[in-house]
Amino acid sequence: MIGTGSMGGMMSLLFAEYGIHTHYYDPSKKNIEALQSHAKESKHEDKITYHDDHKSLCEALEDGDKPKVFMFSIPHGGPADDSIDALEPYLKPGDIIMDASNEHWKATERRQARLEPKGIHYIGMGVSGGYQSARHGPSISPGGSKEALDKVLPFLQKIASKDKKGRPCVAKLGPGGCGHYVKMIHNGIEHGMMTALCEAWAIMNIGLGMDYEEIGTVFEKWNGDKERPLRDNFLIDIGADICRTKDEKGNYVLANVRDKVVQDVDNSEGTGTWSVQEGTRLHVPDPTIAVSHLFRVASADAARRLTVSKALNGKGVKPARIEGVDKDNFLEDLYNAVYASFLMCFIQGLHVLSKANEKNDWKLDFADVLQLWRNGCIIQSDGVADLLETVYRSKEHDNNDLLGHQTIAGELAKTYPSLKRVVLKAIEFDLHAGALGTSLEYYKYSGSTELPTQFQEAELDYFGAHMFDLKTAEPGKPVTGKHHFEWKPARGILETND
Ligand SMILES: NC(=O)C1=CN([C@@H]2O[C@H](COP(=O)(O)OP(=O)(O)OC[C@H]3O[C@@H](n4cnc5c(N)ncnc54)[C@H](OP(=O)(O)O)[C@@H]3O)[C@@H](O)[C@H]2O)C=CC1
Ligand SMILES: O=C(CO)[C@H](O)[C@H](O)COP(=O)(O)O
Repeated sequence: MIGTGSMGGMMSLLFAEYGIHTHYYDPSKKNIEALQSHAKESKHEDKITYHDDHKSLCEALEDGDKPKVFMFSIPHGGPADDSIDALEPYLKPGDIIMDASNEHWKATERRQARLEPKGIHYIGMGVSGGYQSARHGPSISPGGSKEALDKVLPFLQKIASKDKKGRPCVAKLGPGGCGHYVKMIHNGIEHGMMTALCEAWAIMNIGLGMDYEEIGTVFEKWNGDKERPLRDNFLIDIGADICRTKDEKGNYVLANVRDKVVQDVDNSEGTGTWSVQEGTRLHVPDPTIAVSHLFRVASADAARRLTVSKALNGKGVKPARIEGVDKDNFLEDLYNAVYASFLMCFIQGLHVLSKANEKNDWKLDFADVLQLWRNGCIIQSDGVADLLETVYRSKEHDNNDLLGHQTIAGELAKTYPSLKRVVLKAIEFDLHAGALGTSLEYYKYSGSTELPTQFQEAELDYFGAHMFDLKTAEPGKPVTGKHHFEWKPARGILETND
């Protein structure tokens, strides 16, 4: 194991529990001590061995013709290149590196191109679920050469989380960087879901005046109701815990948490940023994910927000108590709004993945992708996954247009009135509803046959001769239109003076 922080440390303990001896390297004294102490507590000291350099680590792994197997769990970017540089003198054909960090898929493919000609396998392998799952069994998204994936699959199936039917949350996804791509999409969906959920939390807390305990009870009910679509949802489940947890002085821990999400801005995580970039690069609308990401980015600089607030003499917009609703009915609407928004986060992320899949010819099996997200990961949401699995298994589905599938269209049509009522009230009472509101717009425009972009297209043609299609023709493909209207001929300076 290279890197034994929150994730690598816990996975090393997990491996030890399965009887696998882990040799590790990490530069952090604090993390080395933490792992040794955990190993001692859990009586796995004999299965977890520290090495202070890569040479000693590799020598310990050398066993005749058998391949050496490495796992990285380090920050994205330079550390993996540095680690490969340090390991390379001791690597031989057949050795395997599984990069279990969150990493940009292109960096993974660059490393594969560097190592594979030398016979060294490099698997880009996102793991999810945070350190609790790392200790208990994470969800795993491996991508790389077939030969490499075949070799590691039995090991990964052993250590992965298992779904309710006992099936491992891992699959051989495909070649190249597709494993890290799938994990990146998981995290993009995660951004969207977490923002929609924190909006719902504030709508209950500020908008409905509910205390933390009461909100915890609502989340518990949402997660626990096995007949409804938000059943077995990891973020809602931990949300109930978060609402109720008190510190040693009896104060709610949540009450003291400042409203700053910084890990995108300090670059310790890249997956959210990359998800938004990928949606834009591939021209796939993923607006709930993008807006959620930008909301987090805006939240990070609390000092700047304070400056703006001061400039308004503290009289800026402030979320207020919602009036004129029946609480139980509104909570039912909120349930539906969160469900609709979660479903749209999945759809948006899966659409980006589908486009990347086509462009890179990865031949992903989308039912496999859903299987990885069945347990041990942050976006686990069994009701949503059940619905999407039905869609993917149906003959008539289009991976690029899940919204056009009858089943999904039906679900979103059912929940739209609730989503609209929640967003309307949120706007009326100055509550935050960026993710919920964007999901509403996404639904509205994705199925509309009369968008105001008609006017935009005319303006583009007016000033740029960008051409347009005629309404009388079939909608056609998204390619340059065939018509230009000479709205206003270009004239020279002398002509204009005349
Ligand atoms: N935390 C989470 O919930 C999840 C994290 N991930 C991903 O897993 C990876 C690890 O995350 P996490 O465990 O949280 O991070 P941590 O910061 O807790 O641990 C990373 C460890 O890697 C060490 N490290 C840094 N550079 C090198 C290097 N060149 N060689 C060896 N070790 C190095 C760090 O040392 P030092 O502190 O001295 O820099 C640290 O001990 C990241 O890519 C993260 O995105 C994936 C899923 C969930
Ligand atoms: O990868 C993860 C979970 O799967 C990590 O917990 C990651 O830090 C989550 O971050 P983000 O919300 O920025 O994607």
